[in-house]
Amino acid sequence: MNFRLVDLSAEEIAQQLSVVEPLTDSVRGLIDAVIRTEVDDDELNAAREQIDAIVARLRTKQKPGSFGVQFTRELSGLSWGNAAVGARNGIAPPMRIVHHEDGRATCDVELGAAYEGPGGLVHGGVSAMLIDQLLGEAASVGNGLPCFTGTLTVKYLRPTPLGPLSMSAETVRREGRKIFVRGEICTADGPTVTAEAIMVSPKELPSRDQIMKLRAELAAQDGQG
Ligand SMILES: CCCCCCCCCCCC(=O)SCCNC(=O)CCNC(=O)[C@H](O)C(C)(C)COP(=O)(O)OP(=O)(O)OC[C@H]1O[C@@H](n2cnc3c(N)ncnc32)[C@H](O)[C@@H]1OP(=O)(O)O
Repeated sequence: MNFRLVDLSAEEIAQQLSVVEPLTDSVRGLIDAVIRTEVDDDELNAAREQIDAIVARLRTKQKPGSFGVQFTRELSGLSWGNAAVGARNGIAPPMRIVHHEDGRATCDVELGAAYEGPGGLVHGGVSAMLIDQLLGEAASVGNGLPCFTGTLTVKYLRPTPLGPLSMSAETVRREGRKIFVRGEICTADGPTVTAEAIMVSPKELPSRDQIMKLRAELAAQDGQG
């Protein structure tokens, strides 16, 4: 797994996000507009030419491969390409605000036309992805290292409407590298989806000691500079 420390301060990250997040919101707006527009074919063709020009402009300088996951020396993970929460990913639902506390994670999200499965309802795979991410965050923060989903069980109690939703996840118990978590997706009328997962902190991840060693090496480089 690609694990990389980056030397960015909280201020530098905030600065980058202040540029990137509005851009990603604009991309989300574009996706929503393409789904819902009723303009004629000539307008659609003209829009496509403009979009192609913007894509070409962005591609003049870009990373090879995916964004990957980088960690700061404070051990914050920057997963800006992540399908569920990536700050640079316009197909990621806007679930940026995740609150963590004592092995719990909560998040509000508003899902629009891009997340539809049955008419007017959230796609079941999207629900599974969102709750998977939140369950992973509940497990990972308590553990101090990212966990992978080992087993995810999702129960769809009733249809989930597009619109505002609240989600929560909590740690139930820990057994070695396994963390048992459960969570739910709710509307104002109560839960629509419940889920349980076994999250596993993979053995090939660097240990906290190894991370601390890398962090000390970065600090030593600063001292020499
Ligand atoms: C702070 C930053 C925030 C960061 C926030 C991050 C949030 C991330 C949320 C999104 C998460 C994802 O989508 S992750 C992507 C989807 N998941 C994956 O691709 C995982 C693919 N599978 C794997 O990489 C691997 O199989 C692992 C990591 C799951 C396990 O491999 P391993 O590390 O070698 O584990 P291993 O030694 O075999 O087993 C250790 C223990 O776990 C159990 N175990 C092993 N596999 C499984 C399994 N699939 N389901 C249940 N339990 C399992 C074993 O029985 C054993 O229990 P015992 O004998 O000790 O009792």
